[in-house]
Amino acid sequence: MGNTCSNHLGIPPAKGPNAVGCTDFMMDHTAQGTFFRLYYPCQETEKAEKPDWVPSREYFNGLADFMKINRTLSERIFSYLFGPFKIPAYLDAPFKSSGKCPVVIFSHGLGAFRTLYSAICAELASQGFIVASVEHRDQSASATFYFREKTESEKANGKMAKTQDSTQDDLVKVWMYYRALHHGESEFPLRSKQVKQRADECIMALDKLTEINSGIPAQNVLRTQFDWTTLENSMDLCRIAAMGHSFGGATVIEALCKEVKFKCGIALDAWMFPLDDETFPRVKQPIFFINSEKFQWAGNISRMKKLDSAVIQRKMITIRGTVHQSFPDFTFLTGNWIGKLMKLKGEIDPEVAIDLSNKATLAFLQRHLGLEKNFNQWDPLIDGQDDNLIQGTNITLLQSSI
Ligand SMILES: CCN(CC)CCN(C[C@]12C[C@](c3ccc(C(F)(F)F)cc3)(C1)C2)C(=O)Cn1c(SCc2ccc(F)cc2)nc(=O)c2c1C=CC2
Repeated sequence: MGNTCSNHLGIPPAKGPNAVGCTDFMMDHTAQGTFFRLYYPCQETEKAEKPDWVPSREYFNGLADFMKINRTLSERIFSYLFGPFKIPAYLDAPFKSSGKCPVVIFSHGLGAFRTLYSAICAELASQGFIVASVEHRDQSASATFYFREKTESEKANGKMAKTQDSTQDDLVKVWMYYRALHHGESEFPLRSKQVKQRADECIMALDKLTEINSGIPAQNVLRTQFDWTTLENSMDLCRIAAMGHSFGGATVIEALCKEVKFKCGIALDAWMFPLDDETFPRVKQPIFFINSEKFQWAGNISRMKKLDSAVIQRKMITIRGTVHQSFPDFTFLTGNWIGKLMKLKGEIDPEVAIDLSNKATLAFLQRHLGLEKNFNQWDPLIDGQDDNLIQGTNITLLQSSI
């Protein structure tokens, strides 16, 4: 689809010195494998094109399920509203090796999927990071897919009609959709199980990148034009962070607890509900909570505060005029009215908000990954020193507990 949307809307281009490439990786083909979109610094190439923001229509169907709205109607609306948007990155562009890149593993929120945080992931890649935005198979994503082996009969009659969905002769694509809470089902057991699976999937993605970095050939199930051997020795595996939005923020904390290779975590509007209380004392790494103004309530904030520590750096800022959806890409893709109506936009200009969040993130990553860049110029943002920032939270726990 050509980019038919008016050019005042769209995902803002990354600001860093590197052009950004992106590609998809899945291995192995089952739902137990790892699946992520990789964003990385790429060579300037005019021939590569930018991929569609939403990779296939099934994601819109899943989004409709998540939003509890009718599929056919909404799929047409979403396709019309959001179909033509492009990601600010070049599909399968050649990797630009410039020393070892620090690594970020990104975890999406409930009802989201791997491509919806491209403004954040592309910005990090433009600043020299390799970012793997995982797509979770815990049924918290709007939709995701994997493959199964063809049965003998399918193989037999497969000889005639080549199904368009099988990337290889003997695999068939299977879609997994968002699993809503069943009526009367208690939420915690489901979310607790999901957050553990999500953390394992982030660790698996890191393990896969580690293999690729050591030159072990990557058997990517998805037939992409990207040459994974160019990533050999490209990653600095002492400089790894976890990052995520909402349910993905809880996933960050669970992942830090399970895997010490994650040197620090950045949680964007973390949803703390899925976490067990005994996880908190077991997390030893620095954590940066970047919160929106509206997604704040006593129970959630008080659980973040359980991670306060005198010896491990734990920081929290609130961005004025932001809402929960100020972090995913949707916030850039509708006009002001629709955006505010659908709670996709807050009062603040979405680009100003994401720029503050990204700069504060880069400063925190420099501090705790020991980077030798100039991101420390944004250190004051970590302590909320900006007109659009509040240090800590904007609610007093007493007031909001009423
Ligand atoms: C009634 C549905 N009910 C489900 C439990 C609540 C639905 N909901 C509020 C929504 C997401 C909303 C949204 C999206 C997308 C459009 C669109 F039109 F732009 F597509 C519009 C309107 C509907 C705002 C949330 O769940 C908020 N939320 C999220 S939203 C992450 C997300 C999902 C889909 C996206 F496309 C982009 C981002 N991630 C979390 O981890 C958590 C929560 C709450 C607690 C934990």
